[in-house]
Amino acid sequence: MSKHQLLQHEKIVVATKNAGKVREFAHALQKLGKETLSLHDYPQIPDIVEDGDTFAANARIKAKTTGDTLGVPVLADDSGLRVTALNGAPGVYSARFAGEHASDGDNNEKLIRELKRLHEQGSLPELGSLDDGSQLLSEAQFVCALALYDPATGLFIEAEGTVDGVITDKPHGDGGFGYDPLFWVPRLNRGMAELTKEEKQQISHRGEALRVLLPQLEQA
Ligand SMILES: O=c1nc[nH]c2c1ncn2[C@H]1C[C@H](O)[C@@H](COP(=O)(O)OP(=O)(O)OP(=O)(O)O)O1
Ligand SMILES: [Mg+2]
Repeated sequence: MSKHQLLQHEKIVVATKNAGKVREFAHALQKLGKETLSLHDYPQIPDIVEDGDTFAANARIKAKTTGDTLGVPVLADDSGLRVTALNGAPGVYSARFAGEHASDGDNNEKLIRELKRLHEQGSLPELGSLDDGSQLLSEAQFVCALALYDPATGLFIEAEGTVDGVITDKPHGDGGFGYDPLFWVPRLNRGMAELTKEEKQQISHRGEALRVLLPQLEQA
């Protein structure tokens, strides 16, 4: 058995335009001595339509579109938030929750608004509050699907990771990206956006997916 083609490259292409994801991949892959490139380095690649029904399907779409265009192995991440009180929404629509070109701030505002509305209607269980008085609005889970695609063989290697938390009505911390400021991690009694890159990697959905994926490349 030999190593996967990806590991023959000094620079690893991650098919994302999300700067927060790029920082996290760069942090993780640097430990393997690899430099991380992203779609910011390849502006010629057209916008990728993420029309899969699952995180895994979308990760495969991003990896294949980019890998077939560049002719090198490509890693892709599709991820998002499943909120229990919203029956798993926004899920694969997490990036577009507040609209097609929504910012993280827009999405976070909408999430708090929707959950507060359901609480005011009395249709959700009371989950209590934190020491600083902020309310716990709903249990939630981050999910990350990774797909690695090699255009030379047409083969995919895939992995998934999750992390459980609770959505709060006020932000905690200014690290991370996306929904991190609203994602409380009960296990650590801290907010996801209060963690360092290294701490987030140790517990996050993306960190877990990478820990499942990377060993598979040693004997692919
Ligand atoms: O660790 C995370 N911490 C906080 N929020 C997160 C995380 N991971 C995903 N998320 C949120 C951000 C975005 O609202 C959606 C991902 O959407 P997703 O389509 O996979 O990424 P994206 O559109 O930002 O970039 P791209 O598709 O180019 O990779 O879930
Ligand atoms: Mg996207």
